[in-house]
Amino acid sequence: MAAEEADVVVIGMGPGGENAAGRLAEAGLEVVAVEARLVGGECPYWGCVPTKMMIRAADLLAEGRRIPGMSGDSTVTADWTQVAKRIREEATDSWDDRAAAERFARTGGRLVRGYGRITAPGEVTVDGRVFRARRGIVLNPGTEPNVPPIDGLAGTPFWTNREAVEAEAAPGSLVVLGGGAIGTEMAQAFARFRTQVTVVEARDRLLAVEEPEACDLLYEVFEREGVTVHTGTRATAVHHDDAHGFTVDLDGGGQVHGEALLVAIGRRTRLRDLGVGAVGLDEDARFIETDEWMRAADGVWAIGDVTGKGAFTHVSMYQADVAVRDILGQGGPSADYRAVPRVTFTDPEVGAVGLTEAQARERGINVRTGMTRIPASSRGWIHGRGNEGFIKLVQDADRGVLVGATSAGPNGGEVLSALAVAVHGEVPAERLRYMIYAYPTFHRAIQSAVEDLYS
Ligand SMILES: Cc1cc2nc3c(=O)[nH]c(=O)nc-3n(C[C@H](O)[C@H](O)[C@H](O)COP(=O)(O)OP(=O)(O)OC[C@H]3O[C@@H](n4cnc5c(N)ncnc54)[C@H](O)[C@@H]3O)c2cc1C
Ligand SMILES: NC(=O)c1ccc[n+]([C@@H]2O[C@H](COP(=O)([O-])OP(=O)(O)OC[C@H]3O[C@@H](n4cnc5c(N)ncnc54)[C@H](O)[C@@H]3O)[C@@H](O)[C@H]2O)c1
Repeated sequence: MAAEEADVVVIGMGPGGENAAGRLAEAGLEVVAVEARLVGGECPYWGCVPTKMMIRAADLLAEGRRIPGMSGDSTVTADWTQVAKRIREEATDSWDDRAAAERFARTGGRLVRGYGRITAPGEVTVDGRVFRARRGIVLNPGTEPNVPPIDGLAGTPFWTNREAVEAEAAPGSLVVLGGGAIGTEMAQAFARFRTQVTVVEARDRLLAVEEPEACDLLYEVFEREGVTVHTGTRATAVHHDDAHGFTVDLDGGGQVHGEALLVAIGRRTRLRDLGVGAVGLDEDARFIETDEWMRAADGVWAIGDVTGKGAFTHVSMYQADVAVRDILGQGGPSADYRAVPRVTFTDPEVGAVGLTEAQARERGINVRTGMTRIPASSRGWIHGRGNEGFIKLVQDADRGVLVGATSAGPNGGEVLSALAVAVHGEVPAERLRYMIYAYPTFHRAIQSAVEDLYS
């Protein structure tokens, strides 16, 4: 079969790939986009969007339960079927990507369904069809749930994020393996729907990549809400039968039980299947290394989770923009990861940007920290129930600028925006100290944290 020609072949239509493919096509390039599952990737169908619908629903329940002592009485009845319906009908169109595929077709690009593999420099093969890319290949293959080789796990009806998002009912009980972003968000959401949740986390903290204060805060909230947390332990074996559900053996002894089991211990890439060896890249690596223009090899760009720069939709979109500008020769700034924001949408939300205190110290920065508690702020005190949180600043004391910050609390992810600007723009902390913060906002607590830097 003769090879089909295009200017650019995009493999993987996650948020970054979809954005890049559409923009390149709109710029007049001939674009072939290859997608094995759904156009849009993990985020709209099994990631950000449906999980935030779960969290919004769960947070409403929690707010309802906070009414007593604040504004009257409340009886809250949880009903997961409404969450499932909203996810099915509003978020995912029953996991149908027709609207996204049509949106892409309107840009003039050509969608090819199937699994793409690089078979030679500038060549991609999809189910026997060969595509020649005149200008280059953009890789946006994303990641898949990492399922560990735990004794007894394979073949059981365990959940990854995908089955959890597709759940039509909240289980009576749930064991969550992994206390990272997915584990904490889902644990709390299901617990608020009256699921008995047990989290098993291998490291000694929840959300271990973030500030320890955030972990302590979540731990306290989880305990209060009835979520059982086991840290510093792993599953050694899984037993399942239809009558009793899952029993998980933990190393060091002990067992935990759940009607359902969610595996959320991180993600994996499949570089060998993608055939990156054909362009000289390491097929056994975990991520694809790129330069600051997202170039991975001659005529190959890589964007999104596969680059290992933060598995977030906003990073994927940001990198897509850098790659598109490079491919079109438009110039502008190259990729800069000093101020990567991330928000874990637990309640309290944990927002963070740039370096944690520990990361800054590891880099030999002369660190000064500032801290304030949200309940001690005017707005936090007014807010009352559900006001837990803090703002922590990490300053490079020699340069007088923030290199990192954490904002945990009600709307912690929104409060983070000011701190992201400060880190990204290297705003001198002295200027943050003497600016005006609206009263009584949550973000006004930033001023107290800045004051604490100098106390
Ligand atoms: C439960 C969950 C919640 C999340 N919540 C958030 C959040 O709140 N905020 C946030 O910023 N991020 C969140 N994320 C992360 C976010 O979903 C990803 O960072 C985001 O989807 C970007 O990934 P990506 O662009 O690398 O590609 P992906 O979204 O992973 O898409 C890659 C696409 O490529 C396709 N593909 C792979 N290989 C091939 C191939 N060889 N040929 C053809 N097609 C291929 C796949 O089918 C897939 O559709 C969440 C993730 C999960 C799992
Ligand atoms: N709000 C958000 O932006 C959001 C939400 C969900 C997911 N995500 C993205 O998706 C990615 C994947 O999420 P995730 O939660 O799967 O990964 P993660 O890396 O955030 O957390 C995985 C956790 O599992 C633990 N772990 C590893 N092996 C284990 C084992 N055998 N037993 C018990 N615990 C084990 C790790 O120590 C870690 O804390 C995240 O890195 C994040 O970038 C983002």
